[in-house]
Amino acid sequence: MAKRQIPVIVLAGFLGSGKTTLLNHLLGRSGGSRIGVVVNDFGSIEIDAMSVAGQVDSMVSLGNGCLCCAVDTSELDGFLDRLARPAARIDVIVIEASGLAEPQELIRMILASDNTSIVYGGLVEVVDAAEFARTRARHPEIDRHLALADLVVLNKADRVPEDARTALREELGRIGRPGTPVVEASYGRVDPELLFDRKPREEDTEAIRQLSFEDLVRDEREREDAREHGHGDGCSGDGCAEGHCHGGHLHTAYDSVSFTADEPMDPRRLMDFLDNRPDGLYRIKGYVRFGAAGHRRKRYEVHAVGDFLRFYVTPAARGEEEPTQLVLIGTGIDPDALRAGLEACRHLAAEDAEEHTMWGVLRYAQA
Ligand SMILES: Nc1nc2c(ncn2[C@@H]2O[C@H](COP(=O)(O)OP(=O)(O)OP(=O)(O)O)[C@@H](O)[C@H]2O)c(=O)[nH]1
Repeated sequence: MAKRQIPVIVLAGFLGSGKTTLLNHLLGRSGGSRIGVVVNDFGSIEIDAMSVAGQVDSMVSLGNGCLCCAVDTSELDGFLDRLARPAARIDVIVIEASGLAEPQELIRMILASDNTSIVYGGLVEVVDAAEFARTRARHPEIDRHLALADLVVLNKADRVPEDARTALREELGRIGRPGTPVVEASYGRVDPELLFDRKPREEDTEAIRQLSFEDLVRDEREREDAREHGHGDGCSGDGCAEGHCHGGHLHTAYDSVSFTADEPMDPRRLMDFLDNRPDGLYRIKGYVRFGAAGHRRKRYEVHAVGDFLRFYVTPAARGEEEPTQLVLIGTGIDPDALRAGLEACRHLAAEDAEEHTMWGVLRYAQA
């Protein structure tokens, strides 16, 4: 009997379109299928990897940089090899491309792989229904990505009225290859069967779970320890605007700023910073720690996409105070000024740490 190859699906879409949300949905609805995940973050803090990490123990992260810029493919090949090991019993591999990656580069790399256990499984292009017109005006190359897609997910359907969604679906249908399905979704809730054959859930998932993921993770850590941090030939997140990238890539014009702080952030100053963010600052993601009474052990996950701003509030993992980690991505932005703006939000005055200082944040918060 011919060996069954593991499909490798590329999940692409512009910054903030909802790729991580969709991926988490798939992981939660995978039935008995085992999904191996590769996350390709943009920016030196692996926010996407962290947002998926709680859901999956088979994840490997490409870390700091843009996969599409990697000069050789060995890094991706290495990750795919590990996930495709028979002992891992992975049924499908999903690569979440950074929001600025060129899907055709990723597809080319998968097709060029000499690993016979894997097969290219298609491109899923996630589109933000509320931002599509603006994104396309600024990035006409989105058309090229849509033309490569095997499935287009018109995400954030909840943010757009029905007639506008119908018009968008028609437009996407015209841009894509004839016959490419366009499905609407809110919060990435698509039927996983659209992407892969879902196995029924096995009775004893625990036994399977223990089989090899630990090995994979350990394997990964050992390799991490063994090699220098960073990407070598690829570009680093913060460095993408420094000219390492090939011409014509979506992200050549983009800067990213990474910011970390151990002390809590001042909620009012941070809201002031966010309310006055420059136009070109298209995407902010990460986690914020506040020091106000009653909020210290909460995790504020922040997302800004265009004009949209939201904090998702959950108890901090392990109930501990966690550092603030933010990645800001934009075009025509002044990274130094943004960094200075965030630096000024570090909370130094203890008397400010009263509950009411959080009101501005809570206007955008969702539990
Ligand atoms: N209203 C609404 N918000 C959504 C939907 N899907 C995702 N979001 C929100 O949009 C923001 C970005 O979602 P992500 O899943 O992080 O997007 P992404 O494509 O992974 O982002 P990048 O990693 O920056 O490219 C988050 O605040 C999500 O909660 C949706 O269908 N409707």
